[in-house]
Amino acid sequence: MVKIAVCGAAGRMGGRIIAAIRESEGVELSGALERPGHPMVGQDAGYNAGLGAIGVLISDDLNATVQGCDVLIDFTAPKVSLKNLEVCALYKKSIVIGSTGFTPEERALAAELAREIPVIIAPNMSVGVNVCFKVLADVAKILGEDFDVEIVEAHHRLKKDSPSGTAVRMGEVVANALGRDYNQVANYHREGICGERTHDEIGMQTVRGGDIVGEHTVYFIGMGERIELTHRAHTRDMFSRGSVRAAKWVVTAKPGVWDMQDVLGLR
Ligand SMILES: NC(=O)C1=CN([C@@H]2O[C@H](COP(=O)(O)OP(=O)(O)OC[C@H]3O[C@@H](n4cnc5c(N)ncnc54)[C@H](O)[C@@H]3O)[C@@H](O)[C@H]2O)C=CC1
Ligand SMILES: O=C(O)C1=N[C@H](C(=O)O)C[C@H](O)C1
Repeated sequence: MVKIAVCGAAGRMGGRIIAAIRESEGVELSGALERPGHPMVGQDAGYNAGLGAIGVLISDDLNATVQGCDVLIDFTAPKVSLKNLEVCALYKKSIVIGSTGFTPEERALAAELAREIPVIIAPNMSVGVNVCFKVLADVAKILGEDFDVEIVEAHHRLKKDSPSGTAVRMGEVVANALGRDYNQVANYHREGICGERTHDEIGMQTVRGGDIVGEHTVYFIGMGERIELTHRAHTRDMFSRGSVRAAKWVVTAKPGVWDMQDVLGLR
């Protein structure tokens, strides 16, 4: 039985992950974490999951919660996730990180902290998006230099980071397939007389509003035709099911940073 603790337990994802753990075989919820001072600290973790009382109280004691689990699932924010990773490394526990918005420097620090424990960091835990990552590389390679690439993502009004981690990963996959450096060719901002589009750039556009769960479209735009690859999330439950699948996988993985392509065997 894999003991899973959830960090961000009062959040939109935290509640769904707790529900997914309760529905899954071979795993149990060993703990639930929230930030110190959060009003749900001390409350039963089942309430945010729509389960009623399940006998696991939300705690703000990171060290004790990590020591009591085999793997921590963390859907919070980059700086919080890095602290959680540090504590998991201290106690030799695995961690699954779903948080997005990491800077390149933070991603490098995560890799450093992951030297001695198995870590999964994935901007999107759904099977569908990870299949998109896989096919995007092939589509970009086949279409080559004659198609301009633009990415548009849409999320709910409460999302704090932009563009989404999924959109950034899509841009990285396409840029790599075309032999480009994403950090050099990503164009996040077009305003005023901004000049003609350069050949190599990848436009990154963001829509925020309402309760959109998560939508991503990659446009391959040629002269006379275009291809659009779109993924639409209907609920958060495929993210939460993916995170539990990742937690069961990572506890027997070798140390280092892995992602959902490894969990799903898509490499
Ligand atoms: N990888 C994936 O498949 C997905 C990733 N995400 C990402 O997950 C993150 C969280 O998303 P949501 O759940 O929608 O956000 P949210 O804001 O609803 O939940 C985040 C939770 O973390 C808690 N938190 C903040 N600091 C903390 C600390 N020091 N210790 C413990 N808990 C702390 C907050 O109080 C909040 O309850 C975002 O970065 C989002 O982009 C969201 C959905 C899917
Ligand atoms: O904040 C969200 O909600 C989501 N964030 C992730 C991202 O930034 O890619 C994954 C998903 O799109 C939902």
